[in-house]
Amino acid sequence: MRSAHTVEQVRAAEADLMARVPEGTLMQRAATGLAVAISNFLGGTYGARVVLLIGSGDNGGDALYAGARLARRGAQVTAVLLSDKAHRAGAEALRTAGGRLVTSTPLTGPSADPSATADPSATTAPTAVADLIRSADVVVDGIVGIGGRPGLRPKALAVVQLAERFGVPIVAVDTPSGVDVDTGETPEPHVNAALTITFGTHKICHFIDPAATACGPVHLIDIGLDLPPAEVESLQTSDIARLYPVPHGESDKYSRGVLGLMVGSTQYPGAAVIATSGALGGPVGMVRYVGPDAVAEAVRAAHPEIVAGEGRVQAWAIGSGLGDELDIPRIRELLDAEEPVVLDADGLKALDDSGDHFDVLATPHAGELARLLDVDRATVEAERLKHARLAAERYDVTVLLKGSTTVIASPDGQVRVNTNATPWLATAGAGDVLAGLCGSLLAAGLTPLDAGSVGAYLHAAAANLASSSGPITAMSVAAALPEATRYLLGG
Ligand SMILES: NC(=O)C1=CN([C@@H]2O[C@H](COP(=O)(O)OP(=O)(O)OC[C@H]3O[C@@H](n4cnc5c(N)ncnc54)[C@H](O)[C@@H]3O)[C@@H](O)[C@H]2O)[C@@H](O)CC1
Ligand SMILES: Nc1ncnc2c1ncn2[C@@H]1O[C@H](COP(=O)(O)OP(=O)(O)O)[C@@H](O)[C@H]1O
Ligand SMILES: [K+]
Repeated sequence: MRSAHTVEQVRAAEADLMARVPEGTLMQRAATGLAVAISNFLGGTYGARVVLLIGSGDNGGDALYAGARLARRGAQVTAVLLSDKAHRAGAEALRTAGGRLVTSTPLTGPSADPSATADPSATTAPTAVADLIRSADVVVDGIVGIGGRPGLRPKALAVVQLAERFGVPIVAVDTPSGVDVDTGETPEPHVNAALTITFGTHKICHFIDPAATACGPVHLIDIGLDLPPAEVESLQTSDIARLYPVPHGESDKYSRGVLGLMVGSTQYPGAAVIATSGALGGPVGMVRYVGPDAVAEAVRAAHPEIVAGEGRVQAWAIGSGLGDELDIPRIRELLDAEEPVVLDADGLKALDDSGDHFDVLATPHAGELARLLDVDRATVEAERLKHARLAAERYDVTVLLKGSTTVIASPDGQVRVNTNATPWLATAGAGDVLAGLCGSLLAAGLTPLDAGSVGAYLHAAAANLASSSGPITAMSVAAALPEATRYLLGG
């Protein structure tokens, strides 16, 4: 399990550890890891041209000390000081190691900081910031970390835009500057990193879009923090193996779980076929299809394994592709019954905020969640964690908000995020596969939170396997589920 903690939790853990170790230890641990990661990113250190963007706090301190280490190993390191309060000892360490320090104004380019530079010639012949950035192999973002508010100040924005314009990769220290660290929101301009090196634990912005995309891959350096339970978690391969309901010697098709599927319609028969494929690619022992005869025939033609018509089930998946054939009173009956339910797409219209629905897993995309909360879609997309939590609380259901990063929020406040999907998964019917798969996991006995998070992980893993960086169809994702599962279970 990967964990993401809030800034407040990180600060408390840091204070606790700092009281027990010599001053500066944590920053040295962070800077050492950062220097190694930058060197690995560059594929070597000697002769590499490294530009550090330095703000006013300890984030800049990390970058300066890492820069000093790189300079000692032969890199040409220049720090652009964006604030006159840059970390003094870090700046001194860089200067001593042979690095250069310059100050910057957005329009006139840099001028050497006479109090900080080791190179007196730099005062008389400053290189323009643009030239510095253009010829850099990497730009290191030490503007702000967990102390930052969203947005970049004009000087920082100008330099970051130069790096973007010249296509120079940016490695972010702890967090890409400008994002909202505790929510993953990006209301203001921010750094888009090629790689983010973080310390102690992940932060929420590393997991939740749009900020997660701005982080690029995230590499975690252990600095020895002792942390409380996380606000947000993200399952890893070992968690899938731990949580997946693997059958055993005594299992039969009923004990493995029977799923009822109330999906698809004469308007959208394909949704029924696709959701059934997703369900059969999961752990369930049997699938019962409930719907119009013509649709049941289409499902049976694709999947002779299914049983058509009602009967005992351990869970329901309801809603994908129901279109106009939505029977809201019947769906409400099933929501109130004791079997857990995955509620998808059109079925979400049956949700009301009166009942106790703790065993329901609702699987909206941003547009559907926006309708449930009576806000617009762009608002949900910009503030994904907030709105997933809000809906979980208001409707007393576990909410799985689909998207490039999928957020699963349970009504008791637990949140999991799936970050391993490929954008190729944004294809018609992919949501139907997920609904069937999550239903399968619920029927096999997982809680809505586990079913949603294991389902999202397997769905994305199957998509990656089917895609290999090329186009996929929903059916090819479903078809890849058994192989992806086998791989993740270590088979
Ligand atoms: N907390 C920890 O466990 C550790 C923190 N370390 C580093 O320290 C960082 C936190 O340092 P600080 O608390 O000094 O804070 P930052 O360096 O993140 O920010 C410094 C200051 O920048 C100003 N600021 C805020 N928003 C801004 C914006 N949008 N544009 C420009 N300036 C802005 C504020 O005055 C803020 O206090 C971490 O991100 C990490 O890089 C590491 O040295 C190791 C351990
Ligand atoms: N940019 C993206 N990157 C990765 N996965 C995505 C992206 N956009 C959407 N997805 C995933 O693709 C699936 C699309 O589901 P959905 O929106 O319900 O489509 P449909 O209704 O056509 O089935 C979801 O699992 C979602 O998380
Ligand atoms: K940063």
